[in-house]
Amino acid sequence: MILNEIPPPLDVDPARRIFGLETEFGLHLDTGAGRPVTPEEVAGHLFHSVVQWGRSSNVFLPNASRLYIDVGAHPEYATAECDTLTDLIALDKAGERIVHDLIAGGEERLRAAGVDGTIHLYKNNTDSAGNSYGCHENYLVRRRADFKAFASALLPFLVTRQIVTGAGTITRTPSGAHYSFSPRADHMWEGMSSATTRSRPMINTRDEPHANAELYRRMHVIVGDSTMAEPTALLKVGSTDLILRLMEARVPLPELTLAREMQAIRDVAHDLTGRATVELADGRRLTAVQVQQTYLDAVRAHVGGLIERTDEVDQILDLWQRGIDAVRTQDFSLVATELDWAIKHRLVMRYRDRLGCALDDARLARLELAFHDVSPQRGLFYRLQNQGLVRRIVSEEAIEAAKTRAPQTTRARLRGEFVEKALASGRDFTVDWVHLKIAGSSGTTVLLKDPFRSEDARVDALIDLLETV
Ligand SMILES: Nc1ncnc2c1ncn2[C@@H]1O[C@H](COP(=O)(O)OP(=O)(O)OP(=O)(O)O)[C@@H](O)[C@H]1O
Ligand SMILES: [Mg+2]
Repeated sequence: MILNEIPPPLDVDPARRIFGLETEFGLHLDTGAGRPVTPEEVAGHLFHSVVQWGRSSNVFLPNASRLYIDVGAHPEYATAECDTLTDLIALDKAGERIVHDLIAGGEERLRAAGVDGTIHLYKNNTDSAGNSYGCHENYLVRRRADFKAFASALLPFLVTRQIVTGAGTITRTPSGAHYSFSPRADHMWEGMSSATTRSRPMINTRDEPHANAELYRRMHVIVGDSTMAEPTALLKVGSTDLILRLMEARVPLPELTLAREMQAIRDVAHDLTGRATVELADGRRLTAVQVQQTYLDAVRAHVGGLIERTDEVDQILDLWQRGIDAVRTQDFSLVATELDWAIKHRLVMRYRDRLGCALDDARLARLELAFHDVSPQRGLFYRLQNQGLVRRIVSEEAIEAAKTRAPQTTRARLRGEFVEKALASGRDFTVDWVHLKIAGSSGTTVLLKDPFRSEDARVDALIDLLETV
């Protein structure tokens, strides 16, 4: 199929990739007696200030990221395009603070509407009613004729990576509760599909690259858990990127096709011992530990060659190995300051022992929820992090700066500058991932098809136009 293969553009290093993370937040209003309030009403009050300056509850921010209310009254924040993992983590963390900063105004509006309450935003994946919402990862890949086969080759990796990058959760069953690796695993229904809400695939194959469609595709991974700890995000996106690099270079990966992906993702999630096996299409049975170790070894074999060795790559490989070892040896302390499932496991088990209760105790459910509270003061995760009990990857300064500053090395820089200047000008404008437009006049739309390009004379001209009346 060589005729269908479109070569990568010459001016882009094949190791360079665009990443984006979308996070849906759980929204909850704590209120005493009073009139009932729908989640939609709470979300409306929360976004009041956004609508004031952005004239919509679906906006692009000066940091070039997108903020909107998704179906089910979930606030969603989608980071702008990043080409480094540290930019991505800082921008993702900035998003938590941006949504958290809306709370005070939202509560005030609610009080004015006769409702006294406290708004909580949770960076988690399930609510008490059993709904699941996601954290989606976006990876730019070079377009290829065999995209479906390419994407499905990633599934054994995605099914098993939860033993290192899962968020961990207390799972309640009719016969009691147990701790499992991933809250999201039980909510997946198929491997791949182009629909998100109806079918809940692990990879969404809708062909919407937000870029030059002749050259690129966007790999839209929707099976991951939302992560709190910065090293967990580094490992989640970093390990997936390394696997994609091998696949894009057509390095043959070990044959690990699963016989039944949906069975496997659940079995892996519910087995903290790491000893349960999954069946492969060729009839073999392997543990998730073995599958992940096979992938890690495959990556290692190319570090220093195809994969340039950097401090960051070393950090990813080291944490990946310790995560696998923690499950294999059952010594969770190996990663208890870095990986979400292990950080939360330690916290939950300590409280269980102190309270002398069973895992299904409602107090532990509240503890788990509080772990995901994005509030830097109230959130239990942040209390641990503030006490130095969680390793950091990015600085406080970088996160604070990312609230208002776009990544400078991708298309995001152009969007960020345009949004900032357009807001200052008071002119009507519209923006999406590939367009910048001054409303109401002709010839004032710029199409940005190359997400790697951070400089563009057309955007400078468009910004100049903002100043002219
Ligand atoms: N060319 C690209 N390659 C990879 N990621 C991209 C590219 N362009 C944009 N992104 C990222 O994709 C994400 C898109 O977020 P958005 O919430 O708009 O998702 P969507 O899948 O397009 O739509 P929706 O969530 O409404 O279904 C952002 O994080 C953004 O940074
Ligand atoms: Mg989205």
